[in-house]
Amino acid sequence: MPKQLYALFGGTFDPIHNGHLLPVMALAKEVGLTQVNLLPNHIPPHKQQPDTTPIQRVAMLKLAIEGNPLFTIDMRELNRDKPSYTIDTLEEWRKEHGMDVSLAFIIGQDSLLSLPSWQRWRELLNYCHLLVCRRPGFTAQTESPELKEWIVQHQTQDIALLHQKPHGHLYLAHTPLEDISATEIRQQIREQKDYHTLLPEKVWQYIQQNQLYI
Ligand SMILES: Nc1ncnc2c1ncn2[C@@H]1O[C@H](COP(=O)(O)OP(=O)(O)OP(=O)(O)O)[C@@H](O)[C@H]1O
Ligand SMILES: O=C(O)c1ccc[n+]([C@@H]2O[C@H](COP(=O)([O-])O)[C@@H](O)[C@H]2O)c1
Repeated sequence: MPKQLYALFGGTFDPIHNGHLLPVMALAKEVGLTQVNLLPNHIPPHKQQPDTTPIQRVAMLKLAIEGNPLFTIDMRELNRDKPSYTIDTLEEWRKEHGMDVSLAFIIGQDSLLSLPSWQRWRELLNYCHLLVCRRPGFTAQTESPELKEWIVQHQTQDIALLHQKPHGHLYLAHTPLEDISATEIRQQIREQKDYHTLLPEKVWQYIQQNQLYI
């Protein structure tokens, strides 16, 4: 029985969509995750404030994961009134769970490329592994020499290692490509286009009922 690998999946989720859910469900199978904690941020460090309130974003998360035991929600960033730096969250998580259990933080490939602009980014692997989902339009090929070198230093393809070691590795997953973004969904809504295949039906209904993003 491999050691449990805890997983956090951070995002703005404005709104949550199938480009979040389908790759992460595939990742869970690929790597052997039994639970993924969705971590909605409060003040995204690198983007505009969300169009919707935290309450609305969490309501959509709850509807998206209804009946899917893989997912739970971690509210800690919403309870902090400052930019949601991942390093702060990981430090707090480790204070609660200790340094011995294995923890993964899940990101998409676009986030991997932006990593050198994250707060104390080189320290992230002192607290977690990073699991990277594929995303159309992005690869792990980077122009940044420092990121390139860092990827070579930390990358592993050994899934067992992710369970055995508590933190320290980067894993580039083989997850399916889903060409969906929250930006595109918000745009489709403004243009009154049909977007209901891009997210779970119940999230679509919630957006319609509450007239979000118009
Ligand atoms: N289609 C996708 N495929 C793989 N990863 C994704 C996809 N969409 C989002 N992600 C990843 O999910 C995490 C949270 O993303 P976020 O909530 O910002 O969604 P987004 O669609 O990128 O939003 P926006 O379009 O508003 O920038 C990020 O690490 C991002 O890389
Ligand atoms: O810590 C940082 O500096 C940092 C910079 C950009 C993004 N993040 C986190 O990365 C996750 C995905 O971010 P985003 O902007 O794509 O929704 C989310 O949990 C953010 O809080 C974190």
